[in-house]
Amino acid sequence: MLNNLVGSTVLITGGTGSFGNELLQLIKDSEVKEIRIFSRDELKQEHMRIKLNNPKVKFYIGDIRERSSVDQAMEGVDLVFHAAALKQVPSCEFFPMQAVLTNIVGSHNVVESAIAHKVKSLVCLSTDKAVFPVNAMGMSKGMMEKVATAAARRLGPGDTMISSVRYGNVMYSRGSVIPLFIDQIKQGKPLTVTDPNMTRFLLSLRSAIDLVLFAFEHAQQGDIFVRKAPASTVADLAQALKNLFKSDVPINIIGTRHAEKLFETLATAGEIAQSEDMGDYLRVKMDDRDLNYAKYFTEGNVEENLIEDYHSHNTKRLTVPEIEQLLLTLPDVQRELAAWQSR
Ligand SMILES: O=c1ccn([C@@H]2O[C@H](COP(=O)(O)OP(=O)(O)O[C@H]3O[C@H](CO)[C@H](O)[C@H](O)[C@H]3O)[C@@H](O)[C@H]2O)c(=O)[nH]1
Repeated sequence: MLNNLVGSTVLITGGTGSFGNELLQLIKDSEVKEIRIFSRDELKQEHMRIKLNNPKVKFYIGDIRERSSVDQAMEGVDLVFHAAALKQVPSCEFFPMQAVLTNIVGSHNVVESAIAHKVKSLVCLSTDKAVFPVNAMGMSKGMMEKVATAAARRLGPGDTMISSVRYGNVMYSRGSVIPLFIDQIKQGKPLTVTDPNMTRFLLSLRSAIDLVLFAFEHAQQGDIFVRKAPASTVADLAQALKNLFKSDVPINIIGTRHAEKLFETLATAGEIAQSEDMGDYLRVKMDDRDLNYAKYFTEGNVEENLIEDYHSHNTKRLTVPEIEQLLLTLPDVQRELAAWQSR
């Protein structure tokens, strides 16, 4: 996969986040020509610059909301991974217009700038929360996908290849439930489970990166790539962590939080009907019908009626031992466990 990067200049928007850092680790020693990290936070950039000490990696301060700062970083770029976003559900709930400005207007700036600068390929990072969204974060990411697809629809051969990727919860990501439960176990506190039956797709950060690289390699205009993944209930996840840490802390049911769903959907029946199964991945082809409304109303898709959405309640459900195995593959969990065992 990395062969496709030989001699290329790569731009990662939101490059100082966990996704950017992990992608950078993977590609920095490839034959890539230059990697540009674009973000708002000068302190995070400074830390990365010192830690990496790699002349191939260049840093750009800017905000995707401001087109001119994006344009400056886009000059001479071959490939863009668009990871900059507001992705915390609660903050987007309270400041929805901020989600509009970053996730929708900002993404539009990235898309238009990439096209104007004749970038070869742009991959936009989305989330399962963008499908049947109930919160402002998911709604704005869903709109980002629409903005990307609408641009793709008007492009032709030789233009920027625009695609999006969707994945579920990244295990051990900052502020998420796994590090929270581990902290609670370490402090001997009860585990705060919202709804024991709530399910989430689980995947590692590395699998998310593989998906993005897969999209870059296989994308046709306007595609949305979905990474298939197993899921677990929150109760089973809590139990698996208790088992690994040999803890007997109780479980408190605290109830569903603001704007969250019982399960998440990665692909709708309609999308599955126009998708290609690529093993671990699903390629949802662009809906290229034109603005001919008669067609929408007189020509439906009967196949769609027979298909189910792909969601975290009907994907492979991990058992508690399987969750333990998956958790043990994560370097962060290995580290936490080693520290806990040697205390
Ligand atoms: O104290 C808690 C916290 C969470 N959960 C449950 O654990 C699951 C995962 O929760 P996370 O907070 O780890 O993940 P979310 O699915 O809620 O969404 C997370 O991932 C999103 C990105 O997709 C956003 O970054 C969001 O802010 C972040 O919380 C959910 O069923 C949630 O209800 C608990 O049971 N107890």
